[in-house]
Parts: sequence; structure tokens; C-alpha cells
Amino acid sequence: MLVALLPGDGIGPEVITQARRVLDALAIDGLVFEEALVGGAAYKATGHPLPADTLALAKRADAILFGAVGDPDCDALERHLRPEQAILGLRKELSLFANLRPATLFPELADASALRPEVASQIDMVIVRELNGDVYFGEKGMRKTATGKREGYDIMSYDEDEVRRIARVGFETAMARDKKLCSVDKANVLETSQLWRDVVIETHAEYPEVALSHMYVDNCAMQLVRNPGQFDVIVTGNLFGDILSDQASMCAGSIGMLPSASLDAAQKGLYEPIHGSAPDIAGQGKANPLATILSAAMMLRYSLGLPEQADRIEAAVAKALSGGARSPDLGGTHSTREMGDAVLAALT
Ligand SMILES: NC(=O)c1ccc[n+]([C@@H]2O[C@H](COP(=O)([O-])OP(=O)(O)OC[C@H]3O[C@@H](n4cnc5c(N)ncnc54)[C@H](O)[C@@H]3O)[C@@H](O)[C@H]2O)c1
Ligand SMILES: CC(C)[C@H](C(=O)O)[C@@H](O)C(=O)O
Ligand SMILES: [Mg+2]
Repeated sequence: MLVALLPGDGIGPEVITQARRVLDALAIDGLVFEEALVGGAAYKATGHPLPADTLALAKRADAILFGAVGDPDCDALERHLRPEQAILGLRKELSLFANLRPATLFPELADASALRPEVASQIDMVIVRELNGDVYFGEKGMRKTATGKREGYDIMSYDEDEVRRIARVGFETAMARDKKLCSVDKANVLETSQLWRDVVIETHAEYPEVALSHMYVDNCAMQLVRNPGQFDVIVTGNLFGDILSDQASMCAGSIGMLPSASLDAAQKGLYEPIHGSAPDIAGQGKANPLATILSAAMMLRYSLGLPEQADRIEAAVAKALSGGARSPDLGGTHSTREMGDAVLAALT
């Protein structure tokens, strides 16, 4: 089993190092790693954020463990050369259309949530985010209006097949949980969202046991803070899912806690924390590696068929937190490496 390790930029390499230590400690027979450059690091070395060798490795691998990309030095580059194009390119090239972002509060972290503990303790949801379409991948550009003003534009669209396949992932995810699916859109304003809602309703016929509801995205942002316990599975588009998952992370304690899986139709996947390269804390040993370690657990469960090993990692993370391991984002002083040490010490 080949895992492509793509550490990327900023805190990416720091958190990937800790996830690698945990995976090594499991001593899984036949698991091998191959590392490659991606993002700003790849641009600086090769002139491209997603070099052909890196893409080829990602295609060849059984799974990909990804850190983060993004480098302030690269923010003025033409868009197709920016680090972020690497993760967008991998998602598109590998048809990783289904992004699962579980948001659960570890009970020990009730005090780290931005919400009151009794509200935060209810959080146990999965955000299913579409990842290959929407305004992210529509025609975009800069142009001049008839009166000579500069105008930026990005076209938002979904076709019905794109909506149907992610809706099915939403319903399947709900079937494996509490059978409650909330589809989040902006159908009161956007035609893209009206189609989204129509197709989700049509797809519901295949999953009559699931209780389906619909919510506008602005209300959803409010409800996530008011009463996050009402959500079991949320299914939504690329842009809304990006924003809502960062918000959900803070309800669950920290953006440094939320893992993710990006899957294709055959469960091949890329696994990454939902956070970015955090240039403000990079190189200081302050990054929380738990989101990446939990992403490694998702990789073992979804793409490598090793659910017991995934359980071991998740149990070790819970035990490390019970034992008081807290990086600065969780209100403590543990360094990135000390967080890794705590998980390793808790592995049974
Ligand atoms: N998938 C990805 O690779 C990805 C995701 C999001 C952002 N980015 C990129 O990352 C760069 C920085 O973006 P941003 O600042 O908006 O978002 P960010 O997620 O990198 O950071 C937001 C805030 O959260 C903190 N934070 C993030 N991860 C943390 C962790 N593991 N432990 C402790 N604190 C953590 C940061 O210090 C920062 O204050 C940009 O270039 C952006 O495009 C990449
Ligand atoms: C870096 C960026 C392209 C990416 C996104 O918007 O999808 C990030 O915010 C994420 O959540 O993975
Ligand atoms: Mg994001």
C-alpha cells in the first residue's frame, strides 16, 4: 500500500511529520510512503505548484496524506501558479468530488469551544461538501466594463449529475448515522441552488428512511452557533461547505482539530486537515497536529481498509486530550512535537 505524502507549505510539513510518526508507530505491514513537493514549496523548486511528478505519484498511490498549501510570497503570482492551485488541481484531476468533514467535540475540549459547554457538547456532525464544481471551477477572469471599469467575475454552476452524486453521498452518510440530512443552499436567490434543491429532493426518493430538510446558508451559519446539536449530516456545495466547515471547527474547539477525506467514486482519497498553512504560526512549533493525525485515521478507515488501526489512532487522540495535551489553539502550551509525543504515548 503506497501513501503519497504531500507536506506542502507553512505548518503543513510540521503537522505531517507528527502524523507520519503515528503511522510509523502502528507498524502496518506493507505500508510505504513516498514524499513529493506541492504548493509554494513546489513552485519555488520547479516553477509549478503541482509538478507532473507529484500528480503522477498522487495518481499511482493508494491514498494521499496532504498537509496544507499557501505561501504569502506567492500571493501576487498569476492565479494558475499559486500554491492553492495544487490542492484544487489534485481534487479535480483525481475526481475527488466528495469531501467529508466530520465535526465532533471531544468531551475534554468543551472549554476550548467558542460556544458555551452545554451547547458545544452537542456537536456531532459530518459536513459533506461537493469539491469538483461550483464557483470554484467556473469561468473566471478580469475584464473591463463598457464604461472602462475593472470587473472580476466567477461563474457559479452545477449540473444535475454533479448534484445527484454528492446528494447520494450525503444520503449514504446519513444512512450510516442518525438518518438526518440537511441540504444547505441559497435557493431563495441563486438558480444554481434551485437546481441543487430540486435534485436533492428527487434523490430523496432513493433514501426514504432519511429525514431530509433544507436550510439557507445564512441561516445555517447562525444555527451552527445557536444549536449545532440539531445537525447530523449537512450536504452542501463547494463554497458554502468551505465556509461552514471552518465555522463548525471553532464550535468543536479549534480549526486544528478537524480532519477531512476527499473521495472519488471508488473511495480513493486525499486526506488533509481542513486548515491551511497558517503562515502566522509556521516554524514556531505552535501548530496543532491532531487534525492531520485524525486525517491519517480517516485514510486508514476509508481508503486502506484498516478500521481497527483507525480506531487505535482516534482512541489515542482522545486519551492524549484526557491526559491534558493542549497546543496553544486549545489553550495550552504543548508544542507540535509534544502533541505528537502525547498521541504516541497513548497508542495501545
Ligand atoms: N487545504 C489547504 O491547503 C488550505 C486550506 C485553507 C487555507 N489554505 C491557505 O493557507 C494560507 C493561510 O490561510 P488562512 O490564514 O486563511 O487559514 P489557516 O487555516 O491557514 O489559518 C487560520 C487561522 O487558524 C490558525 N490555525 C490553522 N491551523 C492551525 C493549527 N493546526 N493549529 C493551530 N492554529 C491553526 C492559524 O494560525 C490562523 O490564525 C492561505 O494561503 C490559504 O489559501 C490552504
Ligand atoms: C486553499 C483553498 C483552495 C481550500 C478551499 O477553498 O477549498 C481551503 O480553504 C480548504 O478548505 O481546503
Ligand atoms: Mg477552507
